[in-house]
Amino acid sequence: MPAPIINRADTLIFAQWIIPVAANSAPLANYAIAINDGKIAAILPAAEAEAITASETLHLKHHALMPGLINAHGHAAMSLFRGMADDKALDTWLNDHIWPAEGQWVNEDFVRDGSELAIAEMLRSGTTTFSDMYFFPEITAQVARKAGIRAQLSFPIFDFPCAWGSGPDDYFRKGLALLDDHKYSELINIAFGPHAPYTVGDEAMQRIVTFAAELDVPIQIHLHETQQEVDDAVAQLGQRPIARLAALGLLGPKTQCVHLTALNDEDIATLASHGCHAVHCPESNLKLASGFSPIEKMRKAGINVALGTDGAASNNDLDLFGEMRTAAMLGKAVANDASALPDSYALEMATLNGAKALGIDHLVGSIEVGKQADIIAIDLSGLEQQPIYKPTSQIVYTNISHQVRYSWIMGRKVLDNGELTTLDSRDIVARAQLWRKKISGE
Ligand SMILES: CSC[C@H]1O[C@@H](n2cnc3c(O)ncnc32)[C@H](O)[C@@H]1O
Ligand SMILES: [Zn+2]
Repeated sequence: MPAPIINRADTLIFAQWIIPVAANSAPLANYAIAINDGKIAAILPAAEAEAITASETLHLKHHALMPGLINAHGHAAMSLFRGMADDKALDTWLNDHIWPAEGQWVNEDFVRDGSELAIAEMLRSGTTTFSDMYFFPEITAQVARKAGIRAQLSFPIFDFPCAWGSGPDDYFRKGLALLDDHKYSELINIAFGPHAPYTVGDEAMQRIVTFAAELDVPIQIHLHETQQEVDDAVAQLGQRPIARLAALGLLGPKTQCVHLTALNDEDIATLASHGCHAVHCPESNLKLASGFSPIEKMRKAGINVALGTDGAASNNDLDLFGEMRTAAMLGKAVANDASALPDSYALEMATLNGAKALGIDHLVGSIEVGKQADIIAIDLSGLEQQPIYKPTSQIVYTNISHQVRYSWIMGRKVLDNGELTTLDSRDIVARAQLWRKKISGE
């Protein structure tokens, strides 16, 4: 169906390129996007767009417009632990450093300040939706609302007490209240966040399956993060974690499986047949030496693969452009095939596939008429991007996140010529420095 002809817009953006990332769409040169009521109202050649009257018009002569990035897995508030425990394997990192530090420092103020630091970093580097799994998700929700960013917040579930509560009963009670609080929210979705197969037993998993089906809510879980996790499960329970979750009924088209290294062909077939989504976190997997995820094999099996940074304590940045580049490089090496994970697929992983994983692809993830206006503008005039044969190659393979200049979420401008419009960077930095002093005992 042809797009309706419009003659006025809230925002009209002319750009050198538009990268729609929609199915069967190629980059468009010298086009414009019109935004009305937070939605994409028209995508049309620049010459035709001249006829539109708009409240605000931008002429971005050297820029590419593309869908805002979707960071499909992270722990925002952990930004306050950035660089606190480097160069450790997952097991030592979690058990000897991160969990003791979380036990000592994590409270509402920590989550407020850490989430704000992370959201500021994500907005500045082109992320318009993030998926989070952390303690005090109600506080992260407040900060996300203040920032104007889109979010999925997975409330934590462990078999044991944590900073947020006393055990599964408490987590379900608080999480279900959070779901109720956000049932009419346009930007915030709530999900179940069982931490991992090794921290959540069958009883709590079964309760999640029942609630998630009844309420039609997604589940996000760390899964097959290391070979050790799989070996320990086989030794203790006689089953690989993916097989156990399948038998419990936890795997389905609303299940987002994070990490997925140490996969055999049967694991991949199980994930594919249940319609699960994979969330690849290549930099965290590399830094913690967790293992290698067979992205090309999963893609060929028909599994939707999204991209995440994980927390800043294991990455150590929240730059999804850098993550795309790492994913592309690593994907080729793991597949032993330089044609694996091309720029077009890396872009999909960070946009449309992220939207599919979070169940919001009817709203965002691509630039299409009728979708919400979650759009970023990247300045491609830097010398590091010259010369430009193909803008998508420059976007994925060059160092580009500092070139993000504008960002709109539901049509609201949250980054204006590189400046955050909803958050105060200086105040955020000052609070992060205070936390560093406190945590270091100074
Ligand atoms: C359920 S709240 C989040 C919980 O997960 C911890 N965490 C952060 N990164 C990882 C990872 O890569 N694997 C497993 N657990 C991780 C975080 O510190 C919180 O305790
Ligand atoms: Zn994680």
